Amino acid sequence: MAIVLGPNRYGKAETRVVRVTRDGDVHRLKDVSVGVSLSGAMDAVHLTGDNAAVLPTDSQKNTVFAFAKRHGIDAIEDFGLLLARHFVASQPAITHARVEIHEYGWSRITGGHSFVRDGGEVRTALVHADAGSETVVSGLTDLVVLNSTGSEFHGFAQDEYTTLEPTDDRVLATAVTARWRHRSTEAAWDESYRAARDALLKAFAGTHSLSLQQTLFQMGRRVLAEQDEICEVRLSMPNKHHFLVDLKPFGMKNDNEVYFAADRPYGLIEGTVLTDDAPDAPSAWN
Ligand SMILES: O=c1[nH]c(=O)c2[nH]c(=O)[nH]c2[nH]1
Repeated sequence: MAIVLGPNRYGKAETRVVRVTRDGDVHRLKDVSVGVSLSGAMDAVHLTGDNAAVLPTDSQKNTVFAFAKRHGIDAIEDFGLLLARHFVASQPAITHARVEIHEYGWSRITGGHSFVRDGGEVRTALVHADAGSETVVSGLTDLVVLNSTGSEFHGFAQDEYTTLEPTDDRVLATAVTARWRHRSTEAAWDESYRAARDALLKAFAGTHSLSLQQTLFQMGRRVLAEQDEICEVRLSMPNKHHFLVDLKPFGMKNDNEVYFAADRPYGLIEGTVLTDDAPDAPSAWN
């Protein structure tokens, strides 16, 4: 039996960059966290400690800052592609680059240089690049949504441990993590992002839900129906349970008005929705 080195990658995780663009007195702000992960001919460093092929993760971090200055940061998908292509093109040993970027939104308060951080929602981009192929997956995390009616859950399987009461009117709440794969590496990223986010919200609000699974499918379906250039959507949605509080001990009726918002445990509903012609690209999600 021989012991061998398996798949490996290395890079600098979570480089936080705030790029201010000064247009006279009116500033623009881009706040991102960039993860770079490189792979290629890395046997020597693992097997013998020969670092000749290893571009330090410190240099990778410096590249992120230098590129933020030199090129600015517009759509995070473009910034990801720029970085990924740079590492593959400039380092002989590097055959594959993975760049993951999270963007934290800021809104203008008043005047040109005052901002307030947007809610918990984060925009994401994941880029893979090598000599033969490039993939772009856009997305968001922590899009917190709630329907105060229009949600039912009944007719479910039952066993000896089932105590859940069926309901035809409940609160449905979740924090959406959604990622969507583009067919190409050229798109109007900001416009596409806004449209996908809008489709997710409209489908969540507009679906009379018999289960969160059904809502999940409708959300993915709507993104795909509205944007030809997206071929696959992956969703992860915690069921943020809202339990009716028993007010009978206080002589009161609870007519679906007072809920206990539990934080854990939570149901976790996850699924993929794709077009039947979506080209296979499992590694786009790695
Ligand atoms: O929408 C739901 N899907 C489930 O699978 C589930 N399971 C559960 O206990 N409540 C719910 N709600």
